[in-house]
Amino acid sequence: MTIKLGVPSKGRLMDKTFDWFGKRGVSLARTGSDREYAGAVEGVEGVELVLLSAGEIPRELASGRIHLGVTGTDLVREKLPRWEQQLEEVAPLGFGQADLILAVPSCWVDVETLDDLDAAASAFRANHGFRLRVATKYHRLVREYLQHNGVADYQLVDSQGATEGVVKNETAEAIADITSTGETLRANHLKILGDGPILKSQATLWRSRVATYSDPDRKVLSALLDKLR
Ligand SMILES: Nc1ncnc2c1ncn2[C@@H]1O[C@H](COP(=O)(O)OP(=O)(O)OP(=O)(O)O)[C@@H](O)[C@H]1O
Ligand SMILES: O=P(O)(O)OC[C@H]1O[C@H](OP(=O)(O)OP(=O)(O)O)[C@H](O)[C@@H]1O
Repeated sequence: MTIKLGVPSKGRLMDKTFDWFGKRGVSLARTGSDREYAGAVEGVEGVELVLLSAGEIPRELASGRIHLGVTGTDLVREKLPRWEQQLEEVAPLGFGQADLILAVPSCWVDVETLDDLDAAASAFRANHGFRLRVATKYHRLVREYLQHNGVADYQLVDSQGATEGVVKNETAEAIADITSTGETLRANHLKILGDGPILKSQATLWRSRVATYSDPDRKVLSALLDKLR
């Protein structure tokens, strides 16, 4: 038996995860060709590297197909409504910091807060005959946040990438997405509503509470976590 460790298969999250483990004496590497999703672990026995999409890691942990996984807090909270029952947070990794925010066109001078958005949404519906559209891939988190803050006159529009572009493309009036430097928002003439972020996220190491652990697995896990902590 082995402990399965799920790590993002590409991009900045993969590179920084490899660095973070490497600094703690556990070397993770992609093997095979550039396009092959195969990996190797050195520095600890009995651990298998599974390369996955960052967005799939929460569900793989929740189903117990992997024992450990690295992904953002945002993706865990979005995909797993009862995440605390299914996952244990082992360690925040200190990278991949980003805020989930709501943004509107910079030219909406009267809209700076959620209250303003609520008023603008009512006016929008009266003027246009349909609800103001908020584009996002974080459906659950945004719906909960807006409900909690009493904003009801809106509709969510799904956007799985390049979300800041939807306002220019006239498929939505507002967006909810992750930002770190704010450059993408500025470049697309959007401004963040001033009530603080919906959620602050960072890359985190998680352990599945529902995966099966044999006695040898428990030994491997404890040796690995000793190195990492
Ligand atoms: N600009 C950013 N700065 C820091 N972290 C970010 C940034 N954009 C996204 N992230 C974080 O990286 C993680 C992965 O993001 P995302 O879901 O966009 O993955 P992806 O690279 O599109 O991968 P995949 O589509 O394979 O799931 C998320 O936890 C997210 O918060
Ligand atoms: O605040 P910034 O530093 O400009 O970063 C924000 C951007 O980073 C992420 O996109 P990513 O590059 O992952 O691409 P995506 O739009 O395809 O998700 C996010 O969705 C924003 O678009």
